[in-house]
Amino acid sequence: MYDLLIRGGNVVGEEGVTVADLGVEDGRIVEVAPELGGPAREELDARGLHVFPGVVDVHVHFNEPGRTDWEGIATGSRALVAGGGTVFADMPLNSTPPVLDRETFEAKRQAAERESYTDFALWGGLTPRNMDRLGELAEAGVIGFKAFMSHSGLAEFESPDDYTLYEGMCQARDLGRIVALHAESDSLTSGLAARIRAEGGRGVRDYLRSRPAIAEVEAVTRALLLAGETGARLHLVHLSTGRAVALAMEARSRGVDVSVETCPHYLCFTGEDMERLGAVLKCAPPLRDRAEVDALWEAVRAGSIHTIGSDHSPSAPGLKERDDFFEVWGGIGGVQSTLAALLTEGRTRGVTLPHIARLLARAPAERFGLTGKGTLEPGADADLVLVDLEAEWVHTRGDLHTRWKYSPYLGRTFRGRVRRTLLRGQTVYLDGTFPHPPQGRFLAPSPAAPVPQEVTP
Ligand SMILES: NC(=O)N[C@H]1NC(=O)NC1=O
Ligand SMILES: [Zn+2]
Repeated sequence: MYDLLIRGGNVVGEEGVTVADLGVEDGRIVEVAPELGGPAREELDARGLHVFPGVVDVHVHFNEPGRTDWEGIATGSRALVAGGGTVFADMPLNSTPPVLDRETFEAKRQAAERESYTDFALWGGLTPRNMDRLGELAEAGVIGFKAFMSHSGLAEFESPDDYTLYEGMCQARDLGRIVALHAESDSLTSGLAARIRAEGGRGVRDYLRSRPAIAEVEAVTRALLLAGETGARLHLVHLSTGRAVALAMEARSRGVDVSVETCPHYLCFTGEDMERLGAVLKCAPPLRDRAEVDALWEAVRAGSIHTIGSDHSPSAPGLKERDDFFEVWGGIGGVQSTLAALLTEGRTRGVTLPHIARLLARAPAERFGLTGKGTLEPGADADLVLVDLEAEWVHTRGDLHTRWKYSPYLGRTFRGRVRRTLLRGQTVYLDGTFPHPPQGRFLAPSPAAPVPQEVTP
């Protein structure tokens, strides 16, 4: 007998969308087929709704422990389930202390086991100060190591120089873990910022000029060379330019094990929007122009972008209120809107529903070895989201479940609304409510995480 039967939804599978029932037992999907026979302890009518795999957001900064006045795991993961997410992977920085060794890893893991509404994985840091701790972090179960090639914005999370990054990649390779890089050249961005500031530049345009596309392209080139040389597996986070994506694809064709992430804000906003909306849209790398946004969408359609993560990285509102735009905290509040943004913009840009599910769920789960996540195939955890695809709605402050109620998407009309999110078969979000207390589990990566397959658009 099934514990749960989800009846008649439009199931978004790998190849296409089919009307089917899903049978769930012990928190797992056991069968997907039209008109499954009962009995079931509980039935859910999903007719007219679309069933997606729960969003696997492997790029969030929930900032706990230490900076829960910026976000926190309870609020961040509530916002995630409200947006259709069932798994997050938290970045090692913005929490204090950052995750740089076993002890700091365990502190974050324990906090998340208490408070998370979703299952979760954790990133460790790769910085000059913890090069002798990467082994213990791998043993503890990080999905990979995050490093910055530019200043991270936080003194306690330093960037490695090329030599340190090279050594770190060698270690990560031997430990079987991926290196995730924020790829912007520190030399170019800090040099340009210093000159522009010396000339009195303090505005949004000045900030944009201090982080040009070449800063990303140069760093990506270097990162790909180092990954190729060391044989490390590389994940380029939040790429913002078509040129950088093309370089990654070229390296991939030569056998470099690289995957590419972009974020919804690089697909939905431009530098002009940053000028118009200000601090709420400040991020690094910065937003680009319309042609670059088009190039990123083209890369998405072509399958050159493998995963989409939110890079949710809010701060307390005070840090967003500075006259000098260089001093404003850089980070977008977006953990709740990834699926809605992709369903809205992606569909108008010709991205299919299975492709959206791949970018947001399957590919990140596969790439990071999160077995049983990101798919609706039998055997997988029953992590899924029921979406009313035709519902048009304006995103307002009242929708937000994050610690602070700001997001660059407020006022935007979305098409496609999350009605219900299930984690391991249990409804964790239902039309604005959270029926169960936090029950998130820690996910260790499986050792044999495959390279994501090419996406055929
Ligand atoms: N420290 C931190 O979260 N930085 C993030 N914010 C942002 O805009 N880009 C980042 O890498
Ligand atoms: Zn980030």
